[in-house]
Amino acid sequence: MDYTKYKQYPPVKLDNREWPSKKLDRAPLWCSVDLRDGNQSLPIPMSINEKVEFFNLLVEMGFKEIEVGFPSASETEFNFLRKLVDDNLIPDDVHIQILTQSRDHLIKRSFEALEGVKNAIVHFYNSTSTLQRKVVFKKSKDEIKEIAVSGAKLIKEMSKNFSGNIRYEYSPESFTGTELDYAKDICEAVMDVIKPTPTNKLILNLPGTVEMSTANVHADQIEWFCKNIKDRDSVIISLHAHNDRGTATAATELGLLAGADRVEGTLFGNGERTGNVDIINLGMNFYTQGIDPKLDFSNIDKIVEIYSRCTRMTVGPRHPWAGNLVYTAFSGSHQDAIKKGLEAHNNSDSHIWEVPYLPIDPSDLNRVYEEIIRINSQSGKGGVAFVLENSYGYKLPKSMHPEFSQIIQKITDKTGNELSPEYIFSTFNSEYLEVDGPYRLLDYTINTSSLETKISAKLEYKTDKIDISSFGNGPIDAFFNAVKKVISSDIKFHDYSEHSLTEGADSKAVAYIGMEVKGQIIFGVGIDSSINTASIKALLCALNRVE
Ligand SMILES: CC(=O)SCCNC(=O)CCNC(=O)[C@H](O)C(C)(C)COP(=O)(O)OP(=O)(O)OC[C@H]1O[C@@H](n2cnc3c(N)ncnc32)[C@H](O)[C@@H]1OP(=O)(O)O
Ligand SMILES: CC(C)C(=O)C(=O)O
Repeated sequence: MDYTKYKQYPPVKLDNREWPSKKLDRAPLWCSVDLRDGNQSLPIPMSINEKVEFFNLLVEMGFKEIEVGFPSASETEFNFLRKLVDDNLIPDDVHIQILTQSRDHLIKRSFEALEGVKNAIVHFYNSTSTLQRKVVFKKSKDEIKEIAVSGAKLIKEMSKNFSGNIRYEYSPESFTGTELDYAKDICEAVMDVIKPTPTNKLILNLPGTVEMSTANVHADQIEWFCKNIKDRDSVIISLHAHNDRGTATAATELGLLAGADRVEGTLFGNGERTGNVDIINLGMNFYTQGIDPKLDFSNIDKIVEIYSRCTRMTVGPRHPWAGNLVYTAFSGSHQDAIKKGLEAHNNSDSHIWEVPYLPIDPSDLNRVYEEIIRINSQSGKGGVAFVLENSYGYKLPKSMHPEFSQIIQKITDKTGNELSPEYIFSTFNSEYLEVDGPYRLLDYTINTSSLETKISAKLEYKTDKIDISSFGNGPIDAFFNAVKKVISSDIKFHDYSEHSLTEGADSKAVAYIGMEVKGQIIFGVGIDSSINTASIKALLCALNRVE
């Protein structure tokens, strides 16, 4: 790999840069470019119906500025905008943005497409980078500036006959490959034509058409531009990052710290090559800092579904905030910490979300808790217990966690597979609840006095019938003593817990009993509508498991 053929991106000379000590305190103005930059990069561009469905999704999510296409590029693009207008699909508070090159015939066609739009943003661009000036246009700086200026003049002229409200956006395309002072010069030349004011601002979009530097250099460029452009209060500085280096999110966040006001991007970062900046990623980053993102991501699975179907792209399972594995823990120590964190959160009065390994509450995105902990050979006892409790309501005592998780781990080690909650529960059932013999309870009676409890029970052992009885300080203690006396003197009582499994008149109790046999702890579980019977069944279950 010959790295010597690449040159390093130069730093920006910026004295007293301020962005490193700023903090983000509000969401930027958002503009979705899914239907244009996202669409133009798809192997199979969206059909008109798919674009309509996507447009409706963007509106539902709260976008107020939507770049709907490049209507002068093709009939499909043109007709899509016409459909939005003719079918009255554009809410009054949504601005429809279109893109055009700064070329006369394309500008004219764009205005035809915009006929009837109430609130329009006409976005025009030409490439200004040193490289494109040299190899694509073969024009001088002044000639390239003239492309922008003449486009601006035509747009200004044409808007005189436009019936709706109109705003303008200019992009010195390939800004990241353009000298800063030249980008400022060309933008100011456009401003001289458009004549923006603080109440009628021009959007100056500074695209990272190709991401070429580290995010801090990008931030320096934006801060320099914001500080040096004339009439700063008459322009909106917009960012449009691509993700060539995989740092579009960082570049945009630092660009906002550096003074930008607006962000163009796409859902899940669809777009040319490695994509545009991902607005879901950015918006959720705001949300998780306690800042209103001004976009609604709450139905994330629906957003993923519509996006994937319309674009034929996929959302990776590790995709920030949205992937289907991003709120899931397989590994034991993570599961243990999440389980404890959720318990602490549920028992706390604080509104603040603080759970280890879960930077947000997945239910905010309508993700269900059952998905958080999944079981494979990397999982630990806390995770297995979490699944049983969350999916089936069984609160295994902590002392029982190692026993059952070892049973599960043997299976995961052997199969190498993930185990579903259903499989874990059926293993729990067969290991404890369906244990039937060799000891079986046939009948029992309890007599309680103020001093002690007497229990008499009839058991079946294989084909034999056994009568046992004894005293204790309660029914469980009495039954245990009876078992010890008649069946096995080797056992010691270790652990007991119970809880109700269901609520209401037909509620059931579940009891867990651990007993020590020759230094080993063995658990049994019993269920019954009577807590005494559930406990006796649990003890017999443990005894049967010893056998
Ligand atoms: C970074 C971005 O994402 S920018 C958006 C890019 N999106 C798209 O291009 C999608 C839609 N584009 C298209 O359908 C077509 O490219 C069109 C309709 C815009 C133009 O079509 P055509 O003119 O037939 O083809 P093409 O794009 O190859 O034109 C290139 C010519 O336009 C010139 N050109 C390119 N951009 C501009 C501009 N902003 N202003 C003036 N001239 C330009 C080129 O120098 C070249 O000139 P040449 O023919 O003298 O060599
Ligand atoms: C037209 C511009 C904004 C663009 O898409 C880019 O530079 O990436």
